[in-house]
Amino acid sequence: MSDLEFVADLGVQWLRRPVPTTPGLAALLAQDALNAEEQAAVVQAVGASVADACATHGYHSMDLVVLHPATPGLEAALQRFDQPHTHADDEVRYILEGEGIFGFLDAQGEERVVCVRAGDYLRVPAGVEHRFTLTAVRRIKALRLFADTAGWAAHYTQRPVGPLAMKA
Ligand SMILES: CSCCC(=O)/C(O)=C/O
Ligand SMILES: [Fe+2]
Ligand code: NI
Repeated sequence: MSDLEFVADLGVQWLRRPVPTTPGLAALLAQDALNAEEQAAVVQAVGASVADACATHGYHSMDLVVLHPATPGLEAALQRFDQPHTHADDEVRYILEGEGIFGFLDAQGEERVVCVRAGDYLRVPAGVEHRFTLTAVRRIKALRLFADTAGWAAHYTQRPVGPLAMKA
């Protein structure tokens, strides 16, 4: 079974959505850090392009996750992300810049590891076990969509796993 089939069997939706070419957006996405005003401008520029998903799944909150080498607490954040966990709400990530690695695990603990990059849109249904880390590029910007912020807390499965990395 291919990684794509494995991930689809878990119910994970993985679509290609080209990042909008809104004037000024590329320059903002090329920055390492974004202040609150700049993050709001990115959400404003991209939000309309995911209106279909919001309408279908009832997502009515969105924000940006911005990770780069100088992000304060980056290593601590990655240590939280790279442990297998689930959420009570869908985890929806629209990758706008940079890249990352997701590991998706089935009920038997088999894991498939995939790389995501700008233009990838992923919807990880509530309850699907996963983990995340950055590639050697060490940066990602992703739009997060959610129905209910409380549903986004990570529930760790304590499943024993090795380091999360793309297979050589
Ligand atoms: C690609 S966004 C950073 C990772 C994240 O938000 C998460 O929940 C990973 O499981
Ligand atoms: Fe997660
Ligand atoms: Ni609601």
